[in-house]
Amino acid sequence: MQRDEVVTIQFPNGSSTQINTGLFVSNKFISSESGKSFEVFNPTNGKVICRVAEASAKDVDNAVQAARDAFEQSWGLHVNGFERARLLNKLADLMEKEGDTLAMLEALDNGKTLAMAKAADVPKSIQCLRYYAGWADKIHGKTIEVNDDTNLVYTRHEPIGVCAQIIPWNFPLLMLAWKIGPALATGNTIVMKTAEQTPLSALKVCELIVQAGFPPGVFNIVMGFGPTTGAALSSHMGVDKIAFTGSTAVGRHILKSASESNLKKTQLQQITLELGGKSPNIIFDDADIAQAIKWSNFGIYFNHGQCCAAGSRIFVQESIYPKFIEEFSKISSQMSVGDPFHETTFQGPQISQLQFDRIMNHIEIGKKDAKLLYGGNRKGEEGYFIEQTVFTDVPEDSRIMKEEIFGPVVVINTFKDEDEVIRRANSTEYGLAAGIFTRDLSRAHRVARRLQAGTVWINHYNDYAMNVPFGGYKQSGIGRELGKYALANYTSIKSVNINLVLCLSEGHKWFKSDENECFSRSPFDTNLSTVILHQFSTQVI
Ligand SMILES: NC(=O)C1=CN([C@@H]2O[C@H](COP(=O)(O)OP(=O)(O)OC[C@H]3O[C@@H](n4cnc5c(N)ncnc54)[C@H](O)[C@@H]3O)[C@@H](O)[C@H]2O)C=CC1
Ligand code: BAL
Repeated sequence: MQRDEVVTIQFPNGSSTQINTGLFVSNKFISSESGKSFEVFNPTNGKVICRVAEASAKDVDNAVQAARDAFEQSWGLHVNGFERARLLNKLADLMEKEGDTLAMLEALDNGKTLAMAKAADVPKSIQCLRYYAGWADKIHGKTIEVNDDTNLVYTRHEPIGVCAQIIPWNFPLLMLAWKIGPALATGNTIVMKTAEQTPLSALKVCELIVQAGFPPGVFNIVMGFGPTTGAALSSHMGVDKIAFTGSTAVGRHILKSASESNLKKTQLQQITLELGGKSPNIIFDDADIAQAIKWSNFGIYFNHGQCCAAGSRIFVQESIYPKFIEEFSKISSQMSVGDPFHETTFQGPQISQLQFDRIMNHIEIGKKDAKLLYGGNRKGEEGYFIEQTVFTDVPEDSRIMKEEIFGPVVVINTFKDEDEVIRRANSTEYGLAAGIFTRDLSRAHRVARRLQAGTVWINHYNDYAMNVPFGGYKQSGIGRELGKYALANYTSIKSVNINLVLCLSEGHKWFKSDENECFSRSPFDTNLSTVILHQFSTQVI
């Protein structure tokens, strides 16, 4: 049933926009089969923004079928790379046109600052789509030399099929772009589940998908909660590939249910997971301290600490420690926490009451285990605001040292030498990212090589580029997103092996050689190989 439940979203700055709140299947907004919907909250004040349709397992079936039909009939092997590139570029252009609205939806729904959404989330999302549009007409295989006289072998990089993409709430638009860019460029179709906290910007993108001219069913969205909608999608027999970003606990669950459903295989890139982190950030005593403090602040507090790669464990070499923590706290106190629509705000609210409670619980643990240097409190009376919080003298076995907090909470400890800090930095179940601050380039490379992390930033932090792969070692994930590497996650390799042993009959008629000749391969005239190849596509041999 078509759902024309269009709501007007009013922004605090006086602007407004309309969005359709239905599930998005086959280029149409529809109601859920049960008619159920759920509330979406504004984290700045905890009030309801609107309701959106909630997908049941049956709705997920419907969306997967739409994606399957599109894959087999109008996308997949039916649309060439030039056309896929054109459509992705068109979508990027439309997102640029709607950039201000998308940024306001992110700020309202997620609580990130409007300034940051405009400066990072929206332009990086657009850049990501353009980057993958550039790849769409360059997806091709190789020829492999086996025996030029008798065999021609080539590979094809084919789309995998229907991809389930489950995204989190910390970068709603950007995670959508990271996922759909490589999937669509390589010819896959998508059923995406947005995070229950932040569905709004994706709904706006659905409108643009239609305007861009993507065939129905290529991109579909089901909204809902993890244990119901998410579980139905990740265990669906009609899904060929899963890409997930979120917690390590849910990632582990998805890995299990995906392999138990239709044997999706990690080695064939059919499951990619981008999970949690507890990333070390190491400041050596020869670093440019002012720069190290600036970037380390951004390393932990960017996006209110709600970054999987957040530099949440800072290690500072002993001789510069007093100066570092003094300056670090001073800067923390100057970064304003408040209304995300206010232009000077650096940090808005945390995403939800649940996340707020989880973070405050960690802060209480920290107050018992370590020394609270700065912050540690709720900010304001309403919404989910938390002060930037710094702990020092933190025992290695404290929960705030080991667990991902996903909030504006950092631990800062000292270290003596390189070997010691590398050992402590690697002493975690995670391996997503790491930072190194030093002026000694030899040391920078040496330490980068020994750190167990998928990304190492040297003399900066949280600096992303769409052509640079991102993903985790250890329990931080499987596979890589972004860059050329992500294309491999969305393609299956097919080897096409042609027996060129053919014989020329009198009158230039082609026929299959008899078995003996085939095996002996003696009658083959090598000069004819290109002619044979040319004819191969139209001859039955
Ligand atoms: N790697 C990252 O970027 C992120 C990491 N996290 C981590 O996860 C913690 C908890 O945040 P949550 O929002 O509760 O994360 P989560 O892992 O529960 O949610 C992420 C996505 O997975 C879906 N999901 C949840 N359970 C599912 C299931 N059984 N099957 C399929 N999909 C499911 C959710 O609906 C959402 O779309 C955070 O404190 C943080 O440590 C959260 C968000 C993003
Ligand atoms: N999950 C993508 C980037 C980040 O959270 O740091």
